[in-house]
Amino acid sequence: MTDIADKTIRIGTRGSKLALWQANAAAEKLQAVGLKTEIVIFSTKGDQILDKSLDKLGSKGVFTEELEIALRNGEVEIAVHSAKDVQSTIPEDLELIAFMEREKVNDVLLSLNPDFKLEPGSKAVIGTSSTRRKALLKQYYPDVTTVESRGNLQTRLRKLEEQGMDGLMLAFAGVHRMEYDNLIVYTFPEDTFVPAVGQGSVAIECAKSLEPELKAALKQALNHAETHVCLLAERAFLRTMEGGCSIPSFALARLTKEGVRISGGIVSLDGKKLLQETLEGPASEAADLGEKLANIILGQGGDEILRNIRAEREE
Ligand SMILES: NCc1[nH]cc(CCC(=O)O)c1CC(=O)O
Repeated sequence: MTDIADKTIRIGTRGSKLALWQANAAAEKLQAVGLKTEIVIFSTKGDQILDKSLDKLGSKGVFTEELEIALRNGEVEIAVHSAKDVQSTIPEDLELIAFMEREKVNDVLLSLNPDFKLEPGSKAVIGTSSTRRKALLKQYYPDVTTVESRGNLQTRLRKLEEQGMDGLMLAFAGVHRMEYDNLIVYTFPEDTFVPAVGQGSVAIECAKSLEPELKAALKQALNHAETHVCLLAERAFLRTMEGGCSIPSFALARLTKEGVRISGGIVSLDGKKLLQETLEGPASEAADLGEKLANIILGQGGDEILRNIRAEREE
């Protein structure tokens, strides 16, 4: 390598513990191939406004906008995001160059009571800020009450006791990275509680104008090919559904012997209507498969569920 090795890769990230963990994971991968790194912290709208639920903040890049501005201004070479937090369509002048190897994708239940069990018919009070988790809980555990819970994991855990909740429903990935595995009392199955698009993976974004040799070196060091194929399928699904993080849609792709399989759908906010389908196809057509799945779901009444959600939000 010529001058690339001498360059310091500035990594833009949010300042939360989870974000920093992810930025450090990227930095380590880059250092392993001999690149120098520097972590630069930015605060996003999603970090600053904690008293509103995410669906009221609007779905457009609440966790990414400030980082994207830094990419444009050349303040950082790459931005590191939870793949789940990245809008389905990113601005024209930016691109996602890598998806890092995915962590276990499931949602989990955390409780301060190690013996807590989520039984059928449970009247438990569970904290979550995700419309998907709330709606899926209503579908599979209609007697559970959900309570809004936002902020970083440390804050949420403090509020768990204060607000009389039995548990918190979160992504395993974040819980594991913050080393709270010991509080996990239940792992939700991925075929019923299908995760949000991108859950468990870390996305790397850069300006399209970044030097091609550097871009190639970054991609080589950071991208995980299998995860990338799966995320192409899931993100095409999300784009076609036109759902941001505030819409209770979900999709999970996995590589199979034949190619790629994606399972996904949408659930109404009250949990009563659940649409879910699974498709399989060649890995080279991952994005088409995701799009096809979304169109099937929209055609089965997913479009109506989306319209109802939007109408409810207008009120
Ligand atoms: N929207 C918040 C968010 N973004 C990424 C993660 C965890 C890591 C991941 O899902 O990849 C979380 C917390 C959660 O959903 O529990």
